[in-house]
Amino acid sequence: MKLNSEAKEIYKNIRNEIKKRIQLRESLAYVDRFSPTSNREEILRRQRYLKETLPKIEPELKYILSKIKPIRFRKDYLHDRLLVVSEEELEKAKALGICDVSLEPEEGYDLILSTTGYGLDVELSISEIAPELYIMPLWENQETLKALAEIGKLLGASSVAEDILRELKKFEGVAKRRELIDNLDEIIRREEQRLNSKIEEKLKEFSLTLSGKELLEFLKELKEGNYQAIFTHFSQVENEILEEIRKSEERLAELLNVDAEVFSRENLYPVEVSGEVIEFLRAELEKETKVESYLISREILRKIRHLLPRLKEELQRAYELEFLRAVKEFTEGFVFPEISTGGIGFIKGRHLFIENPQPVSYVVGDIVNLDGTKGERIVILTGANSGGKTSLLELIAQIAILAHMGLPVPAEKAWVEPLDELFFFKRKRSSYGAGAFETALKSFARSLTKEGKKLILIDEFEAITEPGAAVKIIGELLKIAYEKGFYVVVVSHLGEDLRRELPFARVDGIEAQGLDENLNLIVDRQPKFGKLGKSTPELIVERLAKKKRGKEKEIFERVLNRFKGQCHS
Ligand SMILES: Nc1ncnc2c1ncn2[C@@H]1O[C@H](COP(=O)(O)OP(=O)(O)OP(=O)(O)O)[C@@H](O)[C@H]1O
Repeated sequence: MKLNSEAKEIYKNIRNEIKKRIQLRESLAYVDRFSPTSNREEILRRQRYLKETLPKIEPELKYILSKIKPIRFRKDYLHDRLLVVSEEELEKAKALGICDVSLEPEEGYDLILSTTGYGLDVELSISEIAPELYIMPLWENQETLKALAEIGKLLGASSVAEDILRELKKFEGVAKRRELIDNLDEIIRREEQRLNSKIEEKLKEFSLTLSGKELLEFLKELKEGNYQAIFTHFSQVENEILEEIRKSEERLAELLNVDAEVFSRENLYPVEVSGEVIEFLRAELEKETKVESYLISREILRKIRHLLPRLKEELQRAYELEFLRAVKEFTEGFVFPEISTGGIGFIKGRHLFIENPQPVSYVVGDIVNLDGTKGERIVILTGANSGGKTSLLELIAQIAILAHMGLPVPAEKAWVEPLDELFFFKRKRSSYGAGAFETALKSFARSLTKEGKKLILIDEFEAITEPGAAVKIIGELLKIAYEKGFYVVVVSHLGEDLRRELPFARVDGIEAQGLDENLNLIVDRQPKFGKLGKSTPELIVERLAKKKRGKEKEIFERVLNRFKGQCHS
C-alpha cells in the first residue's frame, strides 16, 4: 500500500511502538516483513500466521528470550598449528586458509596435524583442522543454548541445544585449565605469599639453645672455619623450610597438573618465583592444553556437527519469537479486522497515542452499516474545537495501516478493504499565504489523479484560504473523488455549505455537551452520524461569563443572552 508522507509518519510511529518493545537487535528486521501491503491474500496470510502463533507466546518467554545472543562461527587463521600434507594436497590445504601448511613437520607450533602420518591424523576440512572455531563460540554462549532449550520446553518442541549442551560438558576440564592459565600469575603469587608467611612463622618459632659445652664446641668450630658443622645446627629449620616448599609445589602440581620446580632452593627466605619461570610454565601448560582442547573439540564436533543447521534455525526462530512477543505486547486487547470490501469501519476504536481514549465507532463506505450511515464514501467531519476531529482522522489512518500490515487493530470490531493508497493531509497551522495554499492544493489534486482504491483523509483544508473559495474548491475536488470511487473524510467547519454542494456526502458532527463543574468543555468524542456538529463559541462565552467578574462579566452575559435569544427564536 502506498502512503503519502504524513501517512508514512503514522506508520513510522506504529513501527516504533513495536520496535521499542523488541529486546533483541536481530529481531528488528522482522518488522520490515510486515510493511503495509495492498495484497488481500498476503494480509490474510499474515493474519492467519499471527492468529496461530500469538496465542503460543507466554509471558515467561520475555525473560528467557532476553538471554539470547547471536552465536557467530567465524573463520580465523590459527597460527598455533601446522598442517603437514602430501604434495598433491598442498594447494587444496592452502586454499582452506586456516593455518600454515607444509610438506614436512616444522618447529615452533603447538600442534602438528597431518594427513600423512606426521602428527595428529586429520582430514582436509576446516572442522577437522580447527574444530575449536565451532566449539569455542558454543562454549561461550551456553546461556543462549540454555535459553533455546528452555524455549523448546515451553513450546513443547525438542531443541538441539539440549544435545549440544550435553556434549559440551566434555569441554569443562579444558575450560578450567584455560582459566588457570589466564590466572597463572595470580595463582603463583598467591602460593608464593602463602609460602613466605609459613617460612616466617617457622623462623619465629625457631630458637637456638646450646648448653655451655656445646657453645664452646661451636666457637671452636667457628674459629677453625668449620662451617659445615655449624650449618648442621641450623639444618633442622632448613629441612622444615624445604618441606614447606615441597608442599607448595605439590599443591600447584595438583592444581595445574604439571610437575615443576617452581620455587628456587637458593634463596630460602623470602622465596620468589621469577617471571621467566612463570612464562616457561605458561608456555608448557598452553601447549598441553592446546592439544587437549583440540582433541576434545574435535570429538565433540564430530558428534554435534549435524545439529548446527538446526541450531541456526532455532536461533532464527527465537528472533522471530521475540518479534512476535513484541507484537503481542503491543496489540494486547486488539482485534483482527475482517478483510472485506467497501471502505473502512470500526466499533469502539481506540487512538494509539491518547491515554485512556474515549472509544469511537466510525465508518467510511458501506463495509459495515452503523446506525445513521448509508454507505457514504465521502464524509465531512465537523464539530467542536478540540473535539477530537484530527484524532479521529489519525485513528482511521492507524487502523487502516495496522490492518494492511496484517496486524490486529485497537478496536472491538473492525472491517477493512485492502487499499492501494492512503493519503493523510494534516492541517499546517503555521503555513498561511498563497504558497502554502498552492502546495496543499497540488498535493490534494495529485491524490485524485491515478485510479485505484484510495482512502483520503484531509484535516481542515479551508484554514489556508477564504471560506467562500474553500467551499468551491473542496466541493469540486470531493465531487471528483466521489466519481472515482475514493473514500474521503474531510474535517471542515463549512459543513452546512458543503452539505448543500455535495448531496452524496455525509456530514458528521462531534459535539460539546456543555461545561463541567470546573468550567471545562465536556465533549462527546463519538461523532453523530449525519448531524452537523454544534460549534463551541457559545460555550466559550458561557465559560467566560461564569468565570469573569464585574464589568467584563456583564459584557459576556450580554453576549451569552444574545445566543440564548437566538435559540428561542
Ligand atoms: N477519543 C478521545 N478520547 C479522549 N481524548 C481525546 C479523544 N480524541 C481527542 N482527544 C483529545 O482532545 C484534544 C483535541 O483533539 P484534536 O486535536 O483531535 O481535536 P480537533 O477537533 O482536531 O481540534 P481543532 O478544533 O483544534 O482542530 C486532544 O488533547 C486529544 O488528545
